Amino acid sequence: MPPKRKASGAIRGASKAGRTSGVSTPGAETPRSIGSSDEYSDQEIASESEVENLDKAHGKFSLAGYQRKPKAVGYDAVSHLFGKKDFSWLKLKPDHENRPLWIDPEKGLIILESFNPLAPQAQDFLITIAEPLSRPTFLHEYMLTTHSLYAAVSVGLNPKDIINALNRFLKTPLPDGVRSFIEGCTESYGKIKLVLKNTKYLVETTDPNMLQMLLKDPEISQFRVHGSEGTSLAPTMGGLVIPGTKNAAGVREATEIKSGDKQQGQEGEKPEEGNIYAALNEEDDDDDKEAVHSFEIKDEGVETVQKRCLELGFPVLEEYDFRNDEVNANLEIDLRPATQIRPYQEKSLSKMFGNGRAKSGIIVLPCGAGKTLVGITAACTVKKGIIVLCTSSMSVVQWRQEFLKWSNINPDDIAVFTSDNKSMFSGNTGIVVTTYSMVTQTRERSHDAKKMMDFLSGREWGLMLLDEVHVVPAQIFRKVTTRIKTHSKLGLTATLLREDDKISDLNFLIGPKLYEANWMELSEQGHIAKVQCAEVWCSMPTEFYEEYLKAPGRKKQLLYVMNPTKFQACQYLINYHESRGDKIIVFSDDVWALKRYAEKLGKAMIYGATAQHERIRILENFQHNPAINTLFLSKIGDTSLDLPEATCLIQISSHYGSRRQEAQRLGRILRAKRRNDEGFNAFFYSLVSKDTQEMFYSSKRQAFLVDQGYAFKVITQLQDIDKTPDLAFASPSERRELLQDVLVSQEDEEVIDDLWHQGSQGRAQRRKPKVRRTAGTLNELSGGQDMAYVEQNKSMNKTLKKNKKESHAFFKKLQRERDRRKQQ
Ligand SMILES: Nc1ncnc2c1ncn2[C@@H]1O[C@H](COP(=O)(O)OP(=O)(O)OP(=O)(O)O)[C@@H](O)[C@H]1O
Repeated sequence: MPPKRKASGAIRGASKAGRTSGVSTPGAETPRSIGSSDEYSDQEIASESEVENLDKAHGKFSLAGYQRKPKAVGYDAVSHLFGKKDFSWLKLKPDHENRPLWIDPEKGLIILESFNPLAPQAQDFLITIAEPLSRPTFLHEYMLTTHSLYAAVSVGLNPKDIINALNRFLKTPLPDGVRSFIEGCTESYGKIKLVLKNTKYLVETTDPNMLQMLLKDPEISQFRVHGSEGTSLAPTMGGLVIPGTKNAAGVREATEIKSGDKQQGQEGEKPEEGNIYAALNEEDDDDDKEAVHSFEIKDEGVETVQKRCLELGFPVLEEYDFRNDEVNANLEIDLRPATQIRPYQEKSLSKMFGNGRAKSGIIVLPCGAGKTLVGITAACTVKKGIIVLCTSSMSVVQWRQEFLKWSNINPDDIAVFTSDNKSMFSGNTGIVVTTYSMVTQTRERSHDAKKMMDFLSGREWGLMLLDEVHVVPAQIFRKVTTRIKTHSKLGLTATLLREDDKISDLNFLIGPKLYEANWMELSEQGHIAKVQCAEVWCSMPTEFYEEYLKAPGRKKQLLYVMNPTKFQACQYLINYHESRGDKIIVFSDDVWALKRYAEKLGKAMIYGATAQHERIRILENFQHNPAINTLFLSKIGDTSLDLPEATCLIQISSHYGSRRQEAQRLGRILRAKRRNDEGFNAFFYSLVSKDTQEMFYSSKRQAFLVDQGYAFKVITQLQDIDKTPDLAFASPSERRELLQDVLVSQEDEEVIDDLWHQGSQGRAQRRKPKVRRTAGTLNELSGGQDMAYVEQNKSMNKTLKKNKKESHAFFKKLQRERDRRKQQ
């Protein structure tokens, strides 16, 4: 029986779903304080229509103007605990238990009960209309934003579809404020478009009043090119099938949502797909007849105009009608017939090509989930000139190879532009793969490089693929987008995170987030590996801790990284996982520590100063040589390393509280080849010195992964660690020596590899350590015996070098293949 009272329960303080249980279990069973049931009336409860104040410019609801009536809080024993988050005045629907969604009426925050039978459908819908914030096991959080609603509109949903579907899944009626927000946002989308025609940027609108408003706006008009105003007819649109899929882009998604909606209205009646598709196209056809008014803006004004339009509440739509582009030559490219893109790849692309045109934006997929193939499929859909920007010349080579692997592109039509290679494609259009630094460098260019750059900036490109968008500074994107004229941009990343909060800049520079995959779902489906995460707490010996307390910043850091207990934990875990047949990567940001660890444990290492040929040799050994199972890597291994053999990761030092780095590092084992073996798990350990700053950073670092549903176990004791053979720093004298060594290490020694420097391998190779370490350890100074040990162990990299001559037939074959490729 439905409960009688008006406000029977709602979301209370559930903002960190999954980590705290903040959701009340409303309904008749909820215990209530005596006498509370009749203490409030309709007038006393804040009306839903009061929650109307929206801050469209930021895509959020504003609290301003919202006054909760005092008596609404405290009607039962627990309400007061939830303070402003007590939304118990929202009425629950009688069958609320069958519905999976809660909503925060003030912020547009939606919470999904992932255990509800309707959760899969609701989740598909939410991915279409809202941005995922956190998706741990039981409760997922999504946020309605202007950008997410814009993406929903562009796959063919109208405000009515969104409101009806949301109403269907919600446990409470849809608050009026949220309804107005959806209507307000979705109706203003698409009113203004930014279009590139003959290398000129045009602002287009079908509404003459809107045109006047834009022309009169002082911020916009300063970038207007006078005398460029014109009127034309909008082009025709129609169904588009993305290569590697069977469905017209976006149609399936929109259809599912609309059909669900229809089912709600007429129980048992199956929707007819054809009709819905026809309805979508009908709407498109109506569009086609409209006149389009336009004016040109200067190249340097693009970002300001976009920002200003968003402030005015009319986000600019950047769309490329590539199928009607008769100015730019078509590119002969298709996916190879055997290529099948995965459902989540298809979903992400349908967000981009939802209405038959290419929208600019960012697709977020976990590491190893196949972003490259998503980019290639987008290129095969657009079939115009494509420019790919990568972070390193190694990635440039990989992208070219992937294009050749997955598509039928003629090798002559795909050129690379790096410091050592400036090839040009042969036909009148093609693909160019290059690095961000090649395009944006300001230094004097060589004749060839200048010629190539003039070529790149002097023509129109159909699509720009931007790899690893999260690492590139915003000003680099600004330079890229002003130098290279492209109709559409697709950014690819695993972690749309920046600690400097500059991520929203990408909305203007590239476009909104179009799709973000669910990591847990992909690992359940076997597309990425399942990972067990653990934080190992390593206590610090007293003498280390005393020094730690009084040491300055950098030394503090070195002390907690070089904590001998941590070293022993690392040794123990390496032994344990090597004996299980795992391949292990040990990460350290701190190069000083990296070298000491690797040398003492006799393992191979790669860091910024490791020459390219040596890197390749070590990586090959790690992958194929059963004797080399552990590899120490500095920050340069955080991204772009394809090591599907790796199954275990140990982190001994990291970059403060960087959530992005944590996720990127985890990504190194998500591609584990053995991921589909029965019962297989990859392992991710973070070694943390107890009671130091590292503990604070560590929990901050984990926030993103926790939001993706990963649970970190805390290990305080490693079983039988003291029985480890040759356990390092087991005696007090060894620990004392280590401490002295850390204390006398020089402050300005090369410490951390700069990732951006590694962006160009060429530069990284030439870069020398800033200062060579001159001071010895106390041991060395006193002619210490450990020196011989260090020298002997330092040579694991050298051992691999020596072994090169007696290479296994497999490596010889690899080498021959590489040589052959180079000659091509
Ligand atoms: N649809 C598909 N069918 C078969 N294999 C695929 C498909 N999509 C991706 N893969 C494979 O998955 C692996 C990972 O792909 P890719 O290197 O593009 O991942 P990524 O998302 O770019 O990872 P990272 O962020 O770590 O660079 C590759 O070996 C790729 O060939």
